[in-house]
Amino acid sequence: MTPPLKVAVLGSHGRMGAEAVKAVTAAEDLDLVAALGRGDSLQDVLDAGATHVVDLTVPASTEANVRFAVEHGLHAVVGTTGWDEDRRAALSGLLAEHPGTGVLIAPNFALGSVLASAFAAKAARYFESVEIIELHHPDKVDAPSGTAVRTAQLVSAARAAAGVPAGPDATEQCLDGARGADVDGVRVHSVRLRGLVAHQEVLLGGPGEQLTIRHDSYDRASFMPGVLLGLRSVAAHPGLTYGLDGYLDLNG
Ligand SMILES: NC(=O)C1=CN([C@@H]2O[C@H](COP(=O)(O)OP(=O)(O)OC[C@H]3O[C@@H](n4cnc5c(N)ncnc54)[C@H](OP(=O)(O)O)[C@@H]3O)[C@@H](O)[C@H]2O)C=CC1
Ligand SMILES: O=C(O)C1=N[C@H](C(=O)O)C[C@H](O)C1
Repeated sequence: MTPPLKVAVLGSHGRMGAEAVKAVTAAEDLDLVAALGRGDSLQDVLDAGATHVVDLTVPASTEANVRFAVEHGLHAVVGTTGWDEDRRAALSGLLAEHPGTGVLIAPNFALGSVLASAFAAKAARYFESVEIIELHHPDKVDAPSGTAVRTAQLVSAARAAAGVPAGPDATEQCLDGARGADVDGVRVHSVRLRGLVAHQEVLLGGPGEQLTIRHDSYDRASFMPGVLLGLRSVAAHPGLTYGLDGYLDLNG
């Protein structure tokens, strides 16, 4: 029998980290060897003999955590937001120096969310207008969500590849923020509301019709199958994978 993967969870006292600790502990093929919160030393990860790290911390600390993992040859599964293009490029450079090491940065681990973003990208070329509304709990520190940014990037790339022009918008004057954030030419609107967990709607409009692609995470348990899939797959995918769709066959 293959020995269990030795997993360290970073951010283990947080909303996602605590759920990941439960999921890793319950998985027979995974062994939770370390669970770190803010202030704990990353050396604990090495001392515990971890081979895999899950980062569910905050945008300010995730880059240093992942760089530490890669520099020590540990595979990393990252759910934390804040991985813009510059950070991803720098990480790819570091990974080139550690060719056997894999990192997955997953803006969203929920399989339904990954599918919803892929469906939106597929539909985007057929509609004049596309806008995104993401809705989250009010304790979230970043906006727009990483998922919305990723979805906008996929939608924008699909429209550009099909030669679809920017959606019509006659707005000449508005209050700051009224039209949301512009992410690669796609408008993204962020709602923060007590009672919500993580939700997103992609609105696609054409003459006389609208298609809405909506995904809801009602519970953080929704993210755990993706975290476990990431842990089980990351070593077989050296280098940087951006998006859990990199490990799925969405064309099948
Ligand atoms: N990819 C996905 O599917 C999902 C991604 N996320 C993302 O995951 C991240 C975490 O979300 P969430 O759990 O809700 O946030 P929380 O604020 O609940 O958890 C973050 C935790 O990380 C801790 N922390 C901060 N710095 C460090 C550090 N250097 N080392 C170890 N722990 C640290 C914090 O401690 P302290 O409280 O003391 O600051 C806190 O306990 C966010 O970026 C969020 O957007 C969330 C859900 C799903
Ligand atoms: O902070 C959250 O809660 C979430 N963060 C991720 C994001 O920013 O997209 C994933 C999910 O939306 C929940």
